[in-house]
Amino acid sequence: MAYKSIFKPGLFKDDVALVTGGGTGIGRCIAHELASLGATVIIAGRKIEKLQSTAQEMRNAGYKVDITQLDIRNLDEIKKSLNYIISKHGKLTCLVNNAGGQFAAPASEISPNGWKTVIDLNLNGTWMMCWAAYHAWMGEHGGRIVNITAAARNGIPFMAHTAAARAGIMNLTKTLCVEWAPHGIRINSLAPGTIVGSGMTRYPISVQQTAADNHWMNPSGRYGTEAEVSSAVVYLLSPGAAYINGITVRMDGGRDLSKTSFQRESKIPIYDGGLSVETNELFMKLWGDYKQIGKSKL
Ligand SMILES: CCCCCCCCC/C=C/C(=O)SCCNC(=O)CCNC(=O)[C@H](O)C(C)(C)COP(=O)(O)OP(=O)(O)OC[C@H]1O[C@@H](n2cnc3c(N)ncnc32)[C@H](O)[C@@H]1OP(=O)(O)O
Ligand SMILES: NC(=O)C1=CN([C@@H]2O[C@H](COP(=O)(O)OP(=O)(O)OC[C@H]3O[C@@H](n4cnc5c(N)ncnc54)[C@H](OP(=O)(O)O)[C@@H]3O)[C@@H](O)[C@H]2O)C=CC1
Repeated sequence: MAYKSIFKPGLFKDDVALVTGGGTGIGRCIAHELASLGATVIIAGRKIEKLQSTAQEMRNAGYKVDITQLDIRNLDEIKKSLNYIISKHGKLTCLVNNAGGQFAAPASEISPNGWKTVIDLNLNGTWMMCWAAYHAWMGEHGGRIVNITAAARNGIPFMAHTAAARAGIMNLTKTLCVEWAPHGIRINSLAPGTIVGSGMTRYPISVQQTAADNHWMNPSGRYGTEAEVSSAVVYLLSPGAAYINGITVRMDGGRDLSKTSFQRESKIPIYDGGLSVETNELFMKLWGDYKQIGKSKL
């Protein structure tokens, strides 16, 4: 099934894009959208089965797709993947650093190794991907990078490690913008709030329940969709965003601004790109409610 992008067909026909964590969730959605707009998309992650299944789904839609297995915490694996992409596809014009994650725990209960694990994954992993992409292709030929972080401006209670790591990426984005603009590299970040999709289902049910129960604390009265994240990423990678450099786009429905916690209904229409979402009953209920409230025609 063709992705229902809001962007012009063929917009990325000359691009080769690498999406880390592209086998699932937000990354999968971005991969579908970029490929639907003509890009050759390479999806990367640790688990080959997830990559193969998403790649198959994309091939069925007639898209140009390839896979590469890597752990973004391992520089040798990153270099190997980038060498493969450039030798097979000739270039790397877009990089989406989407792979990441964390566990929920009070700060006092995060062990030193738990802290290091999350910093290694999110901050160091993103840094190594940028660094390696610069050396493999972009330093000489230019390119566009989007880092997916998380809405962490006011910290994230029970996720101190990831909030610190994501804040680090936001700052890194600024430095790399200044240092790498002369090389033709444009780099931005996008900080989602809670998004309904595969990522949320990875948490223990108590965490999911807390998140699901609190959706009304968002001024928009709902959580976001993977497609809503994807369309912003695609815009940032597009030629139309040529003068946007070094920023972090907050995409949380306004949650960051909310000082109140009163119940409200969502009146903001929903956009889902027509792509199925890997989620569970808990969040499907929200998704169903949103569609009804937003009167989505999709
Ligand atoms: C409530 C309000 C929010 C509600 C609000 C919710 C908003 C959420 C918004 C964000 C959503 C997303 O990002 S969704 C997408 C993300 N997907 C994920 O996060 C996937 C799930 N996470 C993971 O796979 C893991 O947590 C992650 C750390 C990233 C990677 O794991 P690894 O296998 O590499 O690491 P492990 O070897 O298992 O563990 C390394 C150390 O971390 C510790 N550790 C691991 N899990 C732990 C846990 N649950 N509690 C304590 N400590 C833990 C271990 O004990 C180890 O330390 P020692 O014992 O000391 O050695
Ligand atoms: N969903 C949400 O509400 C929010 C999500 N985010 C962030 O958005 C990004 C995508 O999350 P989402 O799609 O929701 O969740 P998913 O869990 O579906 O996606 C995470 C992806 O990252 C990959 N990944 C994890 N660790 C590594 C690693 N070490 N090396 C390579 N790939 C890795 C996973 O694949 P594999 O396991 O095969 O390696 C997986 O495909 C993450 O950075 C997440 O933290 C931010 C805010 C909110």
